[in-house]
Amino acid sequence: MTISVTGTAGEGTARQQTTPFVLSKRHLSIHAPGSLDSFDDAHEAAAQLREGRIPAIVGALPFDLRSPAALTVPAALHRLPGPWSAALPSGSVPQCVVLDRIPSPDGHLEAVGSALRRLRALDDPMTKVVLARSLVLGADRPIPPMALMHRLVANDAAGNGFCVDLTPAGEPYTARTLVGSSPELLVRRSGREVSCFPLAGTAARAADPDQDAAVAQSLTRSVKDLGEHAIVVEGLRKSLGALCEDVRAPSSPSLVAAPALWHLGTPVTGTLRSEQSSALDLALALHPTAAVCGHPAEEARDAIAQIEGDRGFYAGAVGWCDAQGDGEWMVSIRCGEITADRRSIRIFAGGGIVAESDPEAELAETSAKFSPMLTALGATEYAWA
Ligand SMILES: C=C(O[C@@H]1C=C(C(=O)O)C=C[C@H]1O)C(=O)O
Repeated sequence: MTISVTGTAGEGTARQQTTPFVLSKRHLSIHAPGSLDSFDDAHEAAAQLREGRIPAIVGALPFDLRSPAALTVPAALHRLPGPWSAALPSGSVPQCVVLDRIPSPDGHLEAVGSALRRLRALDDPMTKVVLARSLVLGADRPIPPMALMHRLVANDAAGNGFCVDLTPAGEPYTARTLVGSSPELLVRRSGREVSCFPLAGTAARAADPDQDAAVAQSLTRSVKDLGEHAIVVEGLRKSLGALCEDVRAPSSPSLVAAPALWHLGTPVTGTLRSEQSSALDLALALHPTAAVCGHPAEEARDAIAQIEGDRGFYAGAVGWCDAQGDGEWMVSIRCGEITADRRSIRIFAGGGIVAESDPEAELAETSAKFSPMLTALGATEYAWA
C-alpha cells in the first residue's frame, strides 16, 4: 500500500534524497523516498505530527535524546508486505578491512572493569550499564548503503534491516548513512495497541545443534542474564504504564534467535490511554531502555558518556510514524555508520554489564554481536589491514 504524502512543502519542492529510508521487517517493510522537510528536533517533529501539520515522519533518534535527531518528512511512505526485496541496487559491497578499534579490546576490558567497581559498590545506585565498542572498517571503493542493507536482510532469517540518511542531523552527519539489521523492537503502535519487545541477556550460538540447544537452555537458567533482563522489563513496564492501561508482560522471558546469538526477550503490551500519543511520542517516552543504557537511566547515561563519549545514532532508534500516529521504531543496534565519502564504516556492539559480569565474556559477546555486520562487509575482526 502507498500513502501519498502531500505536505505543506508540496511535491514540487521535494529534495531527492541520495538514499531513501528503508525499514525491513518480516511482515511489513517501509520504503520512504524523497524529502519534503526535515527535523533535527524530534520533539518539534512529534508536535507537528500531532497537530496534523506534517503527514508522516521517518528517520533516526540518537542514543542521547539531547543530541540532534535525523528525521525526514518523506515524499511517499510505501508499505510493502514482507522483507525488503527490491531489485538489487547497483554496486556490490566491497570487501572491507578493520582499520581501527575504539577502544582496543584491552581498553574495553578496562572499561568493563571500571564499571564493575561501581556496580559492586554497595553505596552506588547504578545496577546495570551497557558498554559498547566500535570497529572502523575501510574499503578501496565506496560502500553502497542500499546494497549493504540488502545483504543484511538476505542474511537475516527475520528479514530485519534499515537504512537511514543522517543528513537532517546537520554537521558532522551530512551525507552519512546508518545501516543495520536490528532484532529489537522499541515500540510499535497500531491504533490504541502498543507493543514492545525488549531483548537483554545474550549467549553466542554454537554450530553443533546439540551444543546450540544446550547454550540456549543455560541462557534461560542464567541468574545473571535473567536479572539483567528483569531490570529492562521492569523499567519498560513503568514507562509504558505512564501512557497505557492494561500493561502486560509474561513473568518469564522467551528465547529469541538472532544471527549468531540467542537472546532473552519479553513481549510487553499495553492499550493507549489517549490516541494523541503517536508512535514517535512513545519512542521518545520509552527510549533509552535499560537494554541499551542501564539503570538508573540517568546514572547509566552519564557513565556511558564518560567512558565511551558520544554514541551518535548507535543504540538510538530507527523508525516511522504516519498521520494517524501509527508506526514502528526499532532499537538501532547491530549497525554501522557509513562516512560521507562512503570509504569507511564504523560498526558498534555493546552488552549489559551487571555486578556478576565477567569482562572476558563481555568482550566475547561484543565480538559475536559484530558478526552480522562483519559478514556483510566481508571482514573478520582480527584480520588487520
Ligand atoms: C547493546 C546491544 O545489544 C543489547 C544488549 C543485549 C545484552 O546485553 O544482552 C542484548 C540485546 C540488546 O538489547 C548491541 O547489540 O550493541
